[in-house]
Amino acid sequence: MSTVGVIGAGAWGTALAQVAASNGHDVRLWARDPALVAAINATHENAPYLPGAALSPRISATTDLAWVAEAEVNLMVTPAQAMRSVLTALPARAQPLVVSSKGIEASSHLLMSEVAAAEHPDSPVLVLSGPTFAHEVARGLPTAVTLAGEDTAARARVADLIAAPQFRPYASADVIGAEIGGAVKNVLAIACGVVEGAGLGQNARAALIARGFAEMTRFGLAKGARAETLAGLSGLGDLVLTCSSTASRNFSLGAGIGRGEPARALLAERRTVAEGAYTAPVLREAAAAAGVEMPITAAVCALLDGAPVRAVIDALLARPLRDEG
Ligand SMILES: NC(=O)c1ccc[n+]([C@@H]2O[C@H](COP(=O)([O-])OP(=O)(O)OC[C@H]3O[C@@H](n4cnc5c(N)ncnc54)[C@H](O)[C@@H]3O)[C@@H](O)[C@H]2O)c1
Ligand SMILES: O=P(O)(O)OC[C@H](O)CO
Repeated sequence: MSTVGVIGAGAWGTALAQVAASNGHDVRLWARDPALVAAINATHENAPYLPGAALSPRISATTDLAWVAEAEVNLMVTPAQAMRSVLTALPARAQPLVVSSKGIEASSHLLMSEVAAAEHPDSPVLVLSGPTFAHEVARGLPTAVTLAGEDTAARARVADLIAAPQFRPYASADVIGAEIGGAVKNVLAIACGVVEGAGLGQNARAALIARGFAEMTRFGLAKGARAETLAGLSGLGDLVLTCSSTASRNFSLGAGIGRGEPARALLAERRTVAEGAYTAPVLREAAAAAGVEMPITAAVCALLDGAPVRAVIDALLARPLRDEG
């Protein structure tokens, strides 16, 4: 049995810790908040972020990043905008880093795997992404993910550590594609939430998923992603999940905006991260730089900036007719 490090003790980091612990590994779960660490170790529950999940006693929470860095593999699960600062503080070792967060760094437009490679050039960097509500994974419900990495030995080792009948990693060499799917779907999930909140109906939501997928594909291909990755678990699969359920933080944020609640207030009252709100403006800039049209992303940005819902929807619907392909 091995020691697995998980860096970031929100809902997803905690669920991934449970996956590794259920496979018999000792798990070191890093959080920056000493009170959260003490509570997890005392109660074997992460009540603020993953309430109701009984955690394995093999999971030891800690604030000691150097102790976690000694693990055979480290899963990186902080909010995307905090990823670089945590990676900078993480002692450099050559063990694999598995990026499990979904977002794009605002200051650099870099994907999380690119940030990890820049901060830890000696570590193989992998990406774990897919349709994965943390509370379902923690309950042991069947889940499949993309595990992307160019280092096939590291990828096989990580798969071996986390795979279980109810948690199936599918291998891919397309790191960029796996990341772009996860980052872009969060923005599109906000848009689908708006459709729900504004009462625009199921037809509109299906249209948005399909046109959103076209948008994700245009951007992904321009950045070097493979089409089959975008159509797989980490792209279309995750898009469908998060555009279909109020269990998605991004979808529920959009639903509030669609009901007319101010985005700024909705974000201020949240404890948990809705990555799409931070990804949207970065994605709009990155798409413009790549010469890619992303009208749904631009609409989400406008709504996050406080534009009236009706006006934004009317502007989207008034765009000139065009070929579907
Ligand atoms: N929740 C899910 O179902 C899920 C599934 C797949 C991927 N993800 C992704 O995983 C990442 C983490 O999401 P989550 O759901 O675990 O988040 P969360 O909202 O449940 O918790 C966020 C955690 O990050 C911590 N945090 C906040 N700012 C920090 C900082 N500056 N430095 C270090 N830690 C900080 C918080 O204290 C908290 O423990 C996101 O990118 C998300 O998109 C989430
Ligand atoms: O709750 P969300 O919207 O952050 O989505 C969680 C996961 O990314 C779903 O795969």
